[in-house]
Amino acid sequence: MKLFSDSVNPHKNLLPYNGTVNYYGRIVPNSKLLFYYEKLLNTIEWKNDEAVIFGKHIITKRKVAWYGDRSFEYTYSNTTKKALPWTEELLELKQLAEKESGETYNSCLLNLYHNGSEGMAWHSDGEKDLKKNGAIASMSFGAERKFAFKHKESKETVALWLENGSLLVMKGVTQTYWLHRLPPTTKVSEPRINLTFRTIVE
Ligand SMILES: O=C(O)CCC(=O)C(=O)O
Ligand SMILES: [Fe+2]
Repeated sequence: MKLFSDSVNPHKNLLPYNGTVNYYGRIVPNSKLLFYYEKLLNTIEWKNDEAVIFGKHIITKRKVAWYGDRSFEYTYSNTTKKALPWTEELLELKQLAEKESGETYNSCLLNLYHNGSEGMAWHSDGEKDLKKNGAIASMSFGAERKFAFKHKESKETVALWLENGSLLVMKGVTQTYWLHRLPPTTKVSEPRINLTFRTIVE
């Protein structure tokens, strides 16, 4: 008897060195996928993301939102955001991510990609407000999209598909040594919602 399929083994580290990434596959029950997708689309306070890059004020097509235990202030891409209080569904999903990953989180950054033309460029999530080497749990709803890692020195890459209702966890020194991105694609026309649960230091 096989306990795990070869493709989805949450105990397997997807990175060859310098960090740990585990893919748990689809952890949200099928019967609840549409419920969460629609609730998140309709109840989250989505806003176009603003950033200051090379002194230029940029507004992205992708929408974002930020929620947390308290009204934390969080700075990234040279802009400061204030966390909103958890919604009922976000709290349920946070608890699910905590149960599966065996870690705890106190905030969540949400991204809404309307279609494949929207993505996220190479970056790492090692901002100073985040707990150093803290786990980041990434949950996805809607369109399946490719996700990739690239080592900052060797340039080695690792890629996988993030399925509807799936969980990916990045931990340890991953953010120090690896970049990640959500590549744009012409093949996807449906929206995708991503939740990254994180720990902000107080
Ligand atoms: O949408 C994703 O899967 C990744 C989002 C991400 O990397 C981030 O919010 O920092
Ligand atoms: Fe990220």
